[in-house]
Amino acid sequence: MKVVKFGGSSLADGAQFEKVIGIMTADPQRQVMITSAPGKRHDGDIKVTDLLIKYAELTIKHADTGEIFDQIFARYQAIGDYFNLGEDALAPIWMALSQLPTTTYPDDEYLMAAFKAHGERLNARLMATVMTHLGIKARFVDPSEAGIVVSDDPNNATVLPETYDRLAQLQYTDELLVFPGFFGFTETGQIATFSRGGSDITGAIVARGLNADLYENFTDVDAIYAANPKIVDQPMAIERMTYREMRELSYAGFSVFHDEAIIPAIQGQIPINVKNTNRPELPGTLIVPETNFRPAQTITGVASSNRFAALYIHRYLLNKEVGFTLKLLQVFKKYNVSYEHMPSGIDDLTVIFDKTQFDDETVHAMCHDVQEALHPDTIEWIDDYAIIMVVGEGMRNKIGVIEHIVEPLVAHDIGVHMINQGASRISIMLGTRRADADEAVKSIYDAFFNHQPTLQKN
Ligand SMILES: Nc1ncnc2c1ncn2[C@@H]1O[C@H](COP(=O)(O)OP(=O)(O)O)[C@@H](O)[C@H]1O
Ligand SMILES: N[C@@H](CC(=O)OP(=O)(O)O)C(=O)O
Repeated sequence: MKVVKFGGSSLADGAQFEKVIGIMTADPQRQVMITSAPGKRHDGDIKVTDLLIKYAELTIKHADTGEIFDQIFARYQAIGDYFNLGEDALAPIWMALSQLPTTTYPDDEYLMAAFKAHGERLNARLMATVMTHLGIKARFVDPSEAGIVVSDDPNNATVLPETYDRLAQLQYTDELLVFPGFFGFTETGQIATFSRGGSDITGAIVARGLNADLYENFTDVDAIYAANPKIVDQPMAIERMTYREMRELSYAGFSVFHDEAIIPAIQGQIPINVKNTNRPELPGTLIVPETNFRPAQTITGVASSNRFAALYIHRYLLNKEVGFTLKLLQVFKKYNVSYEHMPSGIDDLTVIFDKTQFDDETVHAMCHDVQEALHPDTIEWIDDYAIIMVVGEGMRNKIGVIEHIVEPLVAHDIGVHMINQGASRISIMLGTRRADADEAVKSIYDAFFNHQPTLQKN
């Protein structure tokens, strides 16, 4: 049995719905489907999730929501019209959207989560309705029925383990099951969403819970490429890669697959196949366990992400001081922030954060507290920070990889603030200025894929 997730671009309009239905019905093993909300139909278009966020914000401000409501409903109506669904079929969608502002929520964060989740919830309902209308046996499954239980973080939830026992009890026969992606219910029955792009996570959870043979993830590119195709022109497609390669690359910028979605797949040892809805005949990229994996080249991919900021701290004899890092961590705890990495030298350390968790005020107050607690000689907040991640199972035990990564950066005058080799030895992380990130990716890609280096084993 295969669990199949379709991204927002694959469900953006009626014509895309038709392709998706064709894909689902072409293979009897494709029994379970996960939908995203309708995504962008063309460059410059707005995803339904973003329209719903606007709808929620206007509701919170008690501002007029008429226009945004019409814009959202029109997206579903256009899909309904494509399949000649009558008004009655669209009425539940209209009703659900209009009831969102009058429902009671514990707070505005939960209000936001519930609004956002309806992008996928209503799209899954619509997909089941369209399929039934076309004579295909299909059923909408709400996460409340399936038992997808998540943590109490309304807009950044994580799945709770009991979900898997509940999913295992789900009854299904010859009908196609249509699940909405992106959200679950907390133990107290509130809707909470995963982080953005989180329908991939639902797909992986359902694939693990139902013990699928394969998790197919359909998107708008032929494969996962060795570099973001928006940065490198026609990069090489990756045929096979390991779970941990994918986790590192998606964490560091390969937005094609959510980094947290790898975890349930690893736990269930379910292979993932990323494929193109517009060219389903192509093999796409297969993501598999590490066992018996033979890397095709030294590096598998190079990613970059701008979502980081760094705190640089310098103080002589920092290495001799007991409790220095503990005091630092206490400050982070006070502000409820997590850090991503903490590379250190003899007298200095850099703490790298996901900057999406900060506003300017928090940064200011937190730096002030660090100053008070640690009296560093130098403290600097680097907002202009990017991380480049070079990843490959083939890098293990090879001599000269770091030199080969750094050489093209030097040649392009790109400064490297930090280098960190992961303990797994399949990744090297570099910190650069944000303005240099794309050039860094291009030059590293070029060095490894256009001028294949000969590296020795150590
Ligand atoms: N290394 C990569 N390989 C393929 N696509 C990538 C890569 N890095 C970033 N992307 C981007 O990811 C996009 C697909 O992800 P996303 O927009 O989330 O799709 P979906 O709507 O199907 O969920 C591609 O259109 C591409 O621009
Ligand atoms: N619709 C949600 C969740 C999601 O996964 O979407 P997509 O499959 O279009 O990346 C978002 O935009 O974040």
